[in-house]
Amino acid sequence: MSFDRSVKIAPSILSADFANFGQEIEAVEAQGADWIHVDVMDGHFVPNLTFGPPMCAAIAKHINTVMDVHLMIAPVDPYIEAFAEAGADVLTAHLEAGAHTHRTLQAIRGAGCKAGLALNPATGLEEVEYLLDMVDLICVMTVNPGFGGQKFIHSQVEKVRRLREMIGDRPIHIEIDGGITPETAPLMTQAGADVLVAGSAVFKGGSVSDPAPYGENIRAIRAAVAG
Ligand SMILES: O=C(CO)[C@@H](O)[C@H](O)COP(=O)(O)O
Ligand SMILES: [Fe+2]
Repeated sequence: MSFDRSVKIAPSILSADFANFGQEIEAVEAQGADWIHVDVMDGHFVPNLTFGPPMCAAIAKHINTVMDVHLMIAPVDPYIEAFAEAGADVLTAHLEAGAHTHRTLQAIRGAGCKAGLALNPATGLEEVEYLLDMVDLICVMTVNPGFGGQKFIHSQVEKVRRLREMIGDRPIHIEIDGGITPETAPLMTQAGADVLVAGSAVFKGGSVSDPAPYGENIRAIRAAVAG
């Protein structure tokens, strides 16, 4: 996985048909997705449950782009190896999930994945400063994690702008996650984000038997940020 700062759209399969992940992923990739975003929730760190490493391993067989795994779990460290073996390309842990984030990021890289660090909307950037040499991606949550289809939190635009300044020339992706639509996406790419996670805005109106709306939705986001 080589680094580039062009805008990438990463549909979140949280908004896909859970009984049809394989076909959903193939459909959304055929319709222009750059990465596939996989939300793992434990019912403890966040008030919702999704799935674990076996489901990720099954999903990985259908991903031909980048498997971007967002871990909303605490603790994280005991599961890193299993998610790496399941095929994650990017493995993102939350700063808020434990006291030893530096160790967690080391372990993710040690397992052969790109290391991602996610920040809840209420979390500031101070603690990121000493982790910049340990991360390949920083995910700024633009909703409180746990559910798809929530409203974008505008205060995070300024956070992304400051983060972009802090990162400078380092090869670190800025990902944004939650409430991304053709209206909110340009605010974030202008502030410096390059990976746009979008669940409901990509999957709305389509299905595996009628995937054309996925393409229209992806193109609408791309067109909105192109200017
Ligand atoms: O991590 C999360 C939610 O916790 C996200 O990845 C959501 O799945 C994004 O969904 P939309 O807000 O785009 O519907
Ligand atoms: Fe996510």
